Amino acid sequence: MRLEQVTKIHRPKDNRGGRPALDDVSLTVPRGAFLAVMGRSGSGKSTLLHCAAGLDAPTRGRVWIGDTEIGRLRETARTRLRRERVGFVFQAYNLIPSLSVEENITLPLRLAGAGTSAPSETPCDRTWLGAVVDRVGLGDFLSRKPGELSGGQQQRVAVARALATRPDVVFADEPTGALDPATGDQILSLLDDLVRDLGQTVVMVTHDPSAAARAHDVVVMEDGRIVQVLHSPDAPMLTAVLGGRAR
Ligand SMILES: Nc1ncnc2c1ncn2[C@@H]1O[C@H](COP(=O)(O)OP(=O)(O)OP(=O)(O)O)[C@@H](O)[C@H]1O
Repeated sequence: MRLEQVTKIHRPKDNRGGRPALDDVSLTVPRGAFLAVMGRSGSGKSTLLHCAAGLDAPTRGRVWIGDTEIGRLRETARTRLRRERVGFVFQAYNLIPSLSVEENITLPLRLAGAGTSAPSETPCDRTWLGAVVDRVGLGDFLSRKPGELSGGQQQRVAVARALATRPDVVFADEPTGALDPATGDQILSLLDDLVRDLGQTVVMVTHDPSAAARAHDVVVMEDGRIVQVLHSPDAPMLTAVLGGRAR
């Protein structure tokens, strides 16, 4: 995943102060990387994630998922790219309560096939899906409904759903924000396993230094810019960096 000189101005007419939400940001996230994005509220983390995932169009600059430049795609192709090559995990799980765990996990595969003549579920998808379900430890829960699961289990379902299409990159927006520290830690270990064992690429927005410390690299944002990149930082180092920048 790559951003090249990306600027995002949400409301140009309101923006007389000339303060874009993203200001000329360039970032390359190699395949198999686990990157955390930190920064104060309003620093541009969500805007970066939305532009990188093709949910929002940059005002200027270019974005690639794998070898595909998102800005060159028409809307239908962009929607398809989002469904098939990008996975999302949100703080609030966003599962569909009336569907079983298995149906929630496989929903992206059914959506990916929707509107096309070629059925998208292949034997390979099934093998991958089996590996994902094993990895997230949901084998015994497949027929349950999300409301019958704990928060941590629901977030595991969300992680499995994000991986269903074997996406190029998984974007996680505060994935541990609604969980107690121990359960959050299990989700972070799961993300770490997926990166290490399955070669997934994960980009995670978080406010929590101990969550960010589980990533391999951390970018720190301020006023729409990346102001620092840290390699394998620990939580105290991140707390000190963010505390220093807040002063
Ligand atoms: N849809 C929008 N319309 C107008 N302004 C927006 C929109 N989304 C974000 N902004 C503005 O862009 C700036 C960056 O916001 P963004 O949500 O990316 O920050 P953030 O770092 O993710 O914040 P938080 O940690 O609070 O979620 C802020 O000044 C915000 O008010």
